[in-house]
Amino acid sequence: VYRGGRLVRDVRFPTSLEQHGSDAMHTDPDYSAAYVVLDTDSGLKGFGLTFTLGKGTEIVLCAVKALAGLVIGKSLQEIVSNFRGFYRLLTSDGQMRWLGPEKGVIHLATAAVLNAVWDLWARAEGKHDTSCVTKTLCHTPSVFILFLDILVKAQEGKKQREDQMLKEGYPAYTTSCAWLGYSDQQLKQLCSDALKSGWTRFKVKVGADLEDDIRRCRLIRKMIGPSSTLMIDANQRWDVAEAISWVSRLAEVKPLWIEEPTSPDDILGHAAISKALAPLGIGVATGEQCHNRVMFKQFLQASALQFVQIDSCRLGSVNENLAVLLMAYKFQVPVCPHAGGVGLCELVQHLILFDYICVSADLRNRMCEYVDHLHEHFTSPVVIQDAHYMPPKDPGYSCEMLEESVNRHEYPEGDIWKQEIKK
Ligand SMILES: C[C@H](O)[C@@H](O)CC(=O)C(=O)O
Ligand SMILES: [Mg+2]
Repeated sequence: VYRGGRLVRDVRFPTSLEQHGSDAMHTDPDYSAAYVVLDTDSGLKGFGLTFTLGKGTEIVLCAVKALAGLVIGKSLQEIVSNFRGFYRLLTSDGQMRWLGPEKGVIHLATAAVLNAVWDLWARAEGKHDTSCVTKTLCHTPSVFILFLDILVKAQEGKKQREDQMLKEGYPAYTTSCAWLGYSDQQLKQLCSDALKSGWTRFKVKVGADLEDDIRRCRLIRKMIGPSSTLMIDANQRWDVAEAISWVSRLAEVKPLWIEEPTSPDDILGHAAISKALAPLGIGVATGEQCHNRVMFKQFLQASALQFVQIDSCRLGSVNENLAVLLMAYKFQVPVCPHAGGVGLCELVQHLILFDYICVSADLRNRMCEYVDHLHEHFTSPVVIQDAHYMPPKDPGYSCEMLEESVNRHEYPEGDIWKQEIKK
């Protein structure tokens, strides 16, 4: 890896203008990415990103630049032959670990860099019929020597599951119908379009106003009927007691889960909410802002969640997500990844396909989030068929963006932002 073109760019999309992505805590999100390109002297490039919102991207960029010295000058072979050591190098730097360790902005930056390394590795592999990250994971078991027992067990039926995924894809749910800032009219229209396209699982944003939530959830439940699945997401809006009473009022619409009911750091709070809502048949889901594997371990140990929501950029890339997938398997808790944003669907599809094919071998109560925004900016966007993620076919980690999109959306000099700033 060498210092070639621009290592990291601030790419922002003005999604807040139309309230895409809005929730009870993030009322004006501009979906953004710290977009990393690793150049190598073989000519091969690795593309990675981490998802952020608007202004926050500036800080992540600084952190990526600070980490750059740890990757530049290394060969890919040097990195992947001791990937554990390289992960530790990035996360344990004597001066930078004070910012984390393994949490917050420095960890988002670690994810951006490591996502690019995984992309580069998969592209360089090319020894299978395709060389995407899913394939690299499924065909390189020695990477997971510590968990060999789980992976060996899952060898049985692996080929059938791989074929099944190629044919049917991995089940998905949609969040794009019911962002908090959407009008009822929009909600109805999007929901009716989604039903026509085969969607049967829907997530609704809640948490700002109880009467509003009751009205919106009833409306959606009426449209999707009793047999479709409904989830609700409060994005950390409540304290523990409020979460229990608010969600109890929404129990009539039969949500499968309440997502991020309270502070993402409050493990025992989540445990109390889980316990209180269990008799109503409502589980607790969380993870999109869970700092690291240590937090996930405690959530699992404390029975504080019933659905694990890994995030391809919040944790330290594939490396740390694998640890969480394996722990979730040990605890027999289903994984339903967080996706959406910009590029998260593209990235996380690799992880959840690996989970099904090589770890959990189970689809019960499992689905991957899908959000229908910004895929047109990627060279290999996700393919959704009949509400399922179809396995990626192109090399790499699916997060290379179109050069034109990056140029137009780069902040603040891209055309899109020049126009916005003039307004
Ligand atoms: C700010 C983001 O859009 C957030 O609301 C996403 C989220 O919580 C989800 O997709 O789940
Ligand atoms: Mg959420």
